[in-house]
Amino acid sequence: MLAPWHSLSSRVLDSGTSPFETANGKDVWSYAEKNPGHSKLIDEAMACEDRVAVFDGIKSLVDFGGSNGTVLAMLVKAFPWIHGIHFDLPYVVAVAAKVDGVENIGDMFECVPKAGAAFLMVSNENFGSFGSAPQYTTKPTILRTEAIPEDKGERWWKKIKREQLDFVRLILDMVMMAHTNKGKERTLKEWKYVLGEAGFTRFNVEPIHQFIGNLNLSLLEMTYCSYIMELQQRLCPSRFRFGVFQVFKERSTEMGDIKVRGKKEDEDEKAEVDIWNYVFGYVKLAVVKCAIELGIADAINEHGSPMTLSQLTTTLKCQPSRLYRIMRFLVHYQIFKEEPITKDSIGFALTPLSCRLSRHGERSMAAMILLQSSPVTLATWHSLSARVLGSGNSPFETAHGKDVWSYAEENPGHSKLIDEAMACDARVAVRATIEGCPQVFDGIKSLVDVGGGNGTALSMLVKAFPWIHGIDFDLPRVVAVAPKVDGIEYVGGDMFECVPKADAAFFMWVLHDWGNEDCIQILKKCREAIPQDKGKVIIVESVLEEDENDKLEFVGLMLDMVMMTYTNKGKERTLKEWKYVLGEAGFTRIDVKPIHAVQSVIEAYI
Ligand SMILES: C[S@@+](CC[C@H](N)C(=O)[O-])C[C@H]1O[C@@H](n2cnc3c(N)ncnc32)[C@H](O)[C@@H]1O
Repeated sequence: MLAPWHSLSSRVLDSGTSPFETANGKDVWSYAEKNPGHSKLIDEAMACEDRVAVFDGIKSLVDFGGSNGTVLAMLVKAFPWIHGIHFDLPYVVAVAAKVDGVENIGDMFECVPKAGAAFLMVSNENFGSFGSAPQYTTKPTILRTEAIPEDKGERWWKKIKREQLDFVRLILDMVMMAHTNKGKERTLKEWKYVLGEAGFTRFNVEPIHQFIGNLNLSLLEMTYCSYIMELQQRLCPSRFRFGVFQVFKERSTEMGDIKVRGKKEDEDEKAEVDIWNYVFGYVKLAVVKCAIELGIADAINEHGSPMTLSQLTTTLKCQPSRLYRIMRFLVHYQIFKEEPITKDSIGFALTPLSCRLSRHGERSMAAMILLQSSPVTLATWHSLSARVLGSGNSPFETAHGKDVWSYAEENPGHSKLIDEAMACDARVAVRATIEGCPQVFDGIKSLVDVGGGNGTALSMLVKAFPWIHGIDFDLPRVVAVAPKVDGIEYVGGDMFECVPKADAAFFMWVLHDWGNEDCIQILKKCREAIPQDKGKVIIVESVLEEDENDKLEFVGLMLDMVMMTYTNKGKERTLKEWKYVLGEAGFTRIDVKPIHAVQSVIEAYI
């Protein structure tokens, strides 16, 4: 499911097939047909979703795209007078659990079984507009998550931002763009269009305003028809009636059973919302990567003022409706903002966050995002649990057959991506170091940056402290391509064997790549390289568990997971762990200074 996201920007540029097809050679349903394991995963995932919604009040019910039949099984159990017809593609229906009271048949593009009502949940968004397709002209449709109040024109999302689950709808829209050919989440205007084209001229939508919100959960459990689309008059002689109501956990049918809200309910309610952040955790990363690849922030920056959708579409040569959906998503997350351009037009403007998506500039984090979202990096995460079980190599080696540095040596493109990503962080962390504790560099005439990458950190340091002679020390292939800067000497070598001599050794985001024994060996080489009386090492790395109020503490914890996945024995360290490795390497005195960055500055003296 991650592979399609790499071609989201191509999709917005309208070059090629859907991202899912680009990644997997066929559309999602054909792929599922040929891959029963994936088909089962889809069915089970849909079943999780199914458990929170139930349909009631009808004698016979056809469930369109009913997946593995979880909904119908729940319905016929809860309402035994319902005769259920489970309707899906033949290969899905073939492996669906057989349930008393449910008939299994399928392919909604061919024919639709007759029933007293039709139920369609999380299914229509998979397909494009019905258009004039004759097979849809008499089909009833019920939709659960998609209704959006209309009054509101194109920027409806602003009006409903308060609803806690709005973000899920917007995320699902991105999932539809990546995983289906023409699927999308729809505004009411768009629903009116497809329903109208299919022959439904009158309908009413009642959104679930308190899908999760402030209502008591039990009350929600009992609320009938919190969301209704009435299409019945127009649908067919048997007068379809549609209702969907939400059921959370234990269902209750007695009106008197309204519980007093407690901590557990609050936590449960929060969990109902929060879980979606994990279900679709990768979507934000994928959309932001898409925005970088398209150069949205760069285009607005070059334009010098907010740009309308049509200006952006022309400049970036994108498919307009897809770019619109991407921008809708990014505005929702306040990555871009809307600003009036004239009395009648609105444009997209930069925010501090989108400035960081620009490929240029002091604050750019674009390369870091491109590294973390690259196929090479993402592939490593699939074996994290195996790593925790202690079975096998590091996830990076499992995915790519060699450790990260050997892989980078053979893949200059990935090596460049690592160097550029590190430079993003260096610009932030070194600025924070220079501003937060300049005294650390007092009296230092020469400084060796061990594992200095492309020299970004060192070039900032020698600029801020021009009396320092800098030595950028890294693997030979890395220093060979580093841009050369006055005042810096470039030395290729292996820090496990020898470190160039200097008054002080500087490390930034190097020691966390290595296990304790390796760190001790590297630090011993540094001890040999610096003056024994007043020499020191300066380490710019995370110190975990020092300040629970630190807003960036979570980054340290995430980096620790990155280290577990990306390296053999690397880890982020607590102060106790830093004291241990430094002590074992012969450094007896250490001083830690927090800075405005993920890292702290650790000074260690012999
Ligand atoms: C995570 S990067 C940090 C780069 C830089 N310090 C920064 O923060 O921008 C780790 C660096 O260690 C370098 N490195 C890995 N093994 C090395 C070795 N044996 N000797 C010297 N440098 C090494 C890598 O090439 C890479 O540039």
